[in-house]
Amino acid sequence: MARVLRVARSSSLFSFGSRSYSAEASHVDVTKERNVQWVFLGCPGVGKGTYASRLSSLLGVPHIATGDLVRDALASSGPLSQQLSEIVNQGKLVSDEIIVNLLSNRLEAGEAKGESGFILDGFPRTMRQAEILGDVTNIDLVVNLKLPEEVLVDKCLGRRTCNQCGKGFNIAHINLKGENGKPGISMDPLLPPPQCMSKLITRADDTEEVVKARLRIYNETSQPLEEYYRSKGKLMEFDLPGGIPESWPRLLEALRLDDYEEKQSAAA
Ligand SMILES: Nc1ncnc2c1ncn2[C@@H]1O[C@H](COP(=O)(O)OP(=O)(O)O)[C@@H](O)[C@H]1O
Repeated sequence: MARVLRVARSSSLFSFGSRSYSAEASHVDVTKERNVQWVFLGCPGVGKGTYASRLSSLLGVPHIATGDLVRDALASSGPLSQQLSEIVNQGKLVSDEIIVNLLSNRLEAGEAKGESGFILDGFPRTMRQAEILGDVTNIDLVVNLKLPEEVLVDKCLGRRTCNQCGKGFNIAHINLKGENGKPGISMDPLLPPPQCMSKLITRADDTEEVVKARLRIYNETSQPLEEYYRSKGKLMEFDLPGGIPESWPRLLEALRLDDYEEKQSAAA
């Protein structure tokens, strides 16, 4: 990207430097100039980060999770952290201007390292953010991951992170019975190795009350994005059939990447 997303505070104009390219919206048909520019949508706890990071490794494209950018800002105990902490711990959304600035700084750092393309996880979350992004660059594909809401709460409550290596795990054992013709969903826990066991932490916003607030806010503010991208022919809905072992191969198939992964692993 030639330049980066930059918030001009006074007029809230955004200039996003990128030579925009046309690229197939439905699969990885990357033009020679850049890698894919994808967005992952989905409720809190659905697994955006899990699958976005796997695709990031497979495609050699940076996985940019705005939730992580927010947590980094929180941890830096800079001027923003107090303000952010109150917002995040109530499950509310950070302001568009703050999140756009955090994203802009991340893109600038990536550009300096020669990064090309991105998989955005957690951005956009509002129509304003989607309009900003759409005004300045091409989004090739929007993957909308879906799970039944009752599974999401249990997944968020079971989410753990190793305080030392930063890896994510989940101690919940999900077993949702099928009903009304809908298949059941079962997910085994994603347990940590022994060396992480004693270092597991839970996110402050992964309490039942805050998770429900985040889900409500997602449905109110982020769900309209599904229609916004559907109307542009960019949306790919994906109902997760279960945990990673069942879902990952099916997601690759839906993205027409199943043979790509075979070729990559054969070449490795
Ligand atoms: N694009 C965004 N716009 C506004 N706030 C955001 C955005 N992305 C992340 N946040 C803030 O960071 C918090 C954590 O985000 P994330 O890790 O993506 O959580 P979730 O599991 O809810 O998707 C959100 O609850 C919100 O407060």
